[in-house]
Amino acid sequence: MRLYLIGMPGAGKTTLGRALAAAYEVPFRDLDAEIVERESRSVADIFAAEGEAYFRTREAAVLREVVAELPEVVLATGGGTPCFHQNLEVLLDTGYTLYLEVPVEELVARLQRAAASRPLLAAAAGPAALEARLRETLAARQQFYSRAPLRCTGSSCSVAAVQGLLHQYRVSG
Ligand SMILES: Nc1ncnc2c1ncn2[C@@H]1O[C@H](COP(=O)(O)OP(=O)(O)O)[C@@H](O)[C@H]1O
Ligand SMILES: O=C(O)C1=C[C@@H](OP(=O)(O)O)[C@@H](O)[C@H](O)C1
Ligand SMILES: [Mg+2]
Repeated sequence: MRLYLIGMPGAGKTTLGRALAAAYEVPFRDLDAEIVERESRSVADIFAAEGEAYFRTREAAVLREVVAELPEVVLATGGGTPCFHQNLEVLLDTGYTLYLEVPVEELVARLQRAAASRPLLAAAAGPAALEARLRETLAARQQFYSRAPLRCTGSSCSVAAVQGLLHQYRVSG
């Protein structure tokens, strides 16, 4: 089984992904961490030195590497992953894709401390600017996120809830 988590920065892809991998006893990978390892520098440093286009090219290549390497995996993608280079098609064709839908207000609360390490949000000074940036980003990405066949919303995104969703989806085909 491959399970892919998609959604906005702060949605909990990395946190929930790690817990789901433990529950299913399959390897966990975080796409950002895979890129960081290959590049030997942080996501913020890659953005600063090379720009977003370079990061997206690396992200697309590393996604395909991880998929080819691992028939069983829970993969936490980056927030932008499904929106570039036909990555969403790769996800939809090779595993179960779950959209973690979390209200923007909650994302703001979670990201206020963590925005600095997320280059696309780092420029947003203060909660109001961060919220505006997140709303704008979500509006552009909704068309991609909403194509995921599985979705959990807000506080219902627990390991048990996702296990239930996935079981139901597999049984009903
Ligand atoms: N279900 C949750 N409830 C509250 N805080 C959470 C939850 N999931 C993640 N967080 C917190 O939100 C921040 C972003 O989580 P993370 O898993 O890195 O999200 P993502 O990988 O989607 O950007 C972290 O500080 C994490 O501890
Ligand atoms: O939303 C985005 O475009 C990005 C989200 C980040 O991952 P998280 O969603 O785990 O923060 C990371 O891939 C990069 O900073 C770009
Ligand atoms: Mg993450």
